[in-house]
Amino acid sequence: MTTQTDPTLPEGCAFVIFGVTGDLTHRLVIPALYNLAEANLLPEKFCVVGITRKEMSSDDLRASLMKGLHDFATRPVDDAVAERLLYCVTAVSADPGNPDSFDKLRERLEKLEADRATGGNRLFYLATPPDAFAPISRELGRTGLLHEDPGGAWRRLVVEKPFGTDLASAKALNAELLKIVPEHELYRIDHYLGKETVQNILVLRFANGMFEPIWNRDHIEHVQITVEEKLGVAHRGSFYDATGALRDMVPNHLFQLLSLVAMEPPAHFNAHAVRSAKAEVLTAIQIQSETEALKNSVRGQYVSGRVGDTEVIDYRSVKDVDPDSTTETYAALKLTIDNWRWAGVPFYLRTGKALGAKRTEVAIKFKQAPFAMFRCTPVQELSQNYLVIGIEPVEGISLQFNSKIPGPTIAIDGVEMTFEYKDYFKVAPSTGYETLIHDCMIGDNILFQRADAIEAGWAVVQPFLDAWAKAAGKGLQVYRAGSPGPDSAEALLTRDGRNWREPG
Ligand SMILES: NC(=O)C1=CN([C@@H]2O[C@H](COP(=O)(O)OP(=O)(O)OC[C@H]3O[C@@H](n4cnc5c(N)ncnc54)[C@H](OP(=O)(O)O)[C@@H]3O)[C@@H](O)[C@H]2O)C=CC1
Ligand SMILES: O=C1O[C@H](COP(=O)(O)O)[C@@H](O)[C@H](O)[C@H]1O
Repeated sequence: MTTQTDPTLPEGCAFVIFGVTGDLTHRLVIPALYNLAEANLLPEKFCVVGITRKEMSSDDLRASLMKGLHDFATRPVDDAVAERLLYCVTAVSADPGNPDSFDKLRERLEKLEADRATGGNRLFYLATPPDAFAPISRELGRTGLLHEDPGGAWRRLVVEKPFGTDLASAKALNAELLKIVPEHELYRIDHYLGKETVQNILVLRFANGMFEPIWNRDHIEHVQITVEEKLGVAHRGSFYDATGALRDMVPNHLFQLLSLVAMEPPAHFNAHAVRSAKAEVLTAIQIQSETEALKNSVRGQYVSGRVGDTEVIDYRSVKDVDPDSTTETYAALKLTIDNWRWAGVPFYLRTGKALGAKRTEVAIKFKQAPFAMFRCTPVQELSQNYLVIGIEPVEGISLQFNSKIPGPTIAIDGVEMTFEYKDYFKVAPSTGYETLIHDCMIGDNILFQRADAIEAGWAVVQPFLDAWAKAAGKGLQVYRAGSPGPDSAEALLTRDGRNWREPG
């Protein structure tokens, strides 16, 4: 999200992709670069260096990326733009297990940089499985490829998710990477921050005067963060079974939403101020004991069912999933934030796979009117006041309040006022990676995660991971694919006299 008024054209650079033959590169990175090229937001002096451990010609790589672009582009592909982009691509073989190959990579890169006059600016994008992040970075450090340039060219490292699998591994990865590259040149991606609707939370809260006075414990009763998916685990059995819903979604995506909703207003719209405010609120989340974590959480695993028209098999029958797996495909948590703004306001989070609907939203529930003089409806029966920030599939904001039903007598009903992006803004569909990649190239890390925020997030999640690991299968609920999730997720709120918000 560029902090300037006009989009900034990045300086010339080499865009080096590790994992260029993989799914992410084909599905998201190249289509995003294409959309940037089409919008004239790529530098003129530019090259893409695609790293693979295989032997591959540049022509074969370009053909594969062109096919990926046609398969995954978000807009009709203009072949002239695509060819211009792919003309910049060179395949280079390098394997972190083979140091010689990185020495050769250095030579190849320096030659390409000279040919394309990129000025020595380098962006290394780690689009590989996470266990390769540290080995590749070490080689980049050893060969000096990532070193600060005495001539002033920049060197940046972009790291995909997941960033660690628990608090200890996230700390270890941070420590390892920060030996090689300074924090301000390290871009830890969370694709939720690429979503317009997520970026808009900052604008909603801080570009409007009317929300801040009521954005606190005096007026907000509780907050719900929901990320429901219809998709099951499909072909990702091996990754998912070792990961689970909590690790996969909560310390990253759901905590991005939570921190944007709950942070204090930063004094400046820059990376330092915004990321400090986000980290601060994450460190204010109460760290629960394992006993509290068990009491304040629900986990579930789906069994076969029907999601829309699709038959979904048992999670335990998915390829590469342990047939006795106790990995959760659904997680719900109750968290509290120990600061003056949020004391006593619970934050309920839920996320799951193979559910009946795709829905990502933040619902802010305001306190009831203290007294309603209307005899027709007791105050507890008035419709609840929610401000709902819709991330997907509804992209917009809605406000639910009570209104008089037209007629000679007083009768009240809940109504909804909705803003949807599609009604106001005509924008070409994007992958969600364009802003993130553009920001890496212009050196703006406002939309990237900082080490302290990542570690604060894992610290909150750790007692849940530990308690669930010790409980093994005990307490794991079963839910049918296509259902709203395990029944006990409802109980997490009803025991507090609350309910999950359901649309409509
Ligand atoms: N796919 C997606 O939609 C998304 C993926 N991500 C993240 O992006 C990253 C890449 O995901 P994805 O593309 O799906 O993964 P893939 O399994 O498709 O792997 C990407 C590529 O990485 C290379 N690779 C694999 N292991 C190593 C290794 N040990 N050292 C160096 N290179 C290696 C392989 O290329 P080769 O054999 O040619 O060297 C492979 O094609 C992951 O961290 C993932 O979590 C994030 C969001 C979405
Ligand atoms: O990172 C991930 O996110 C997706 C959900 O992303 P969304 O943008 O569709 O909400 C999830 O399916 C996947 O398991 C996870 O790794």
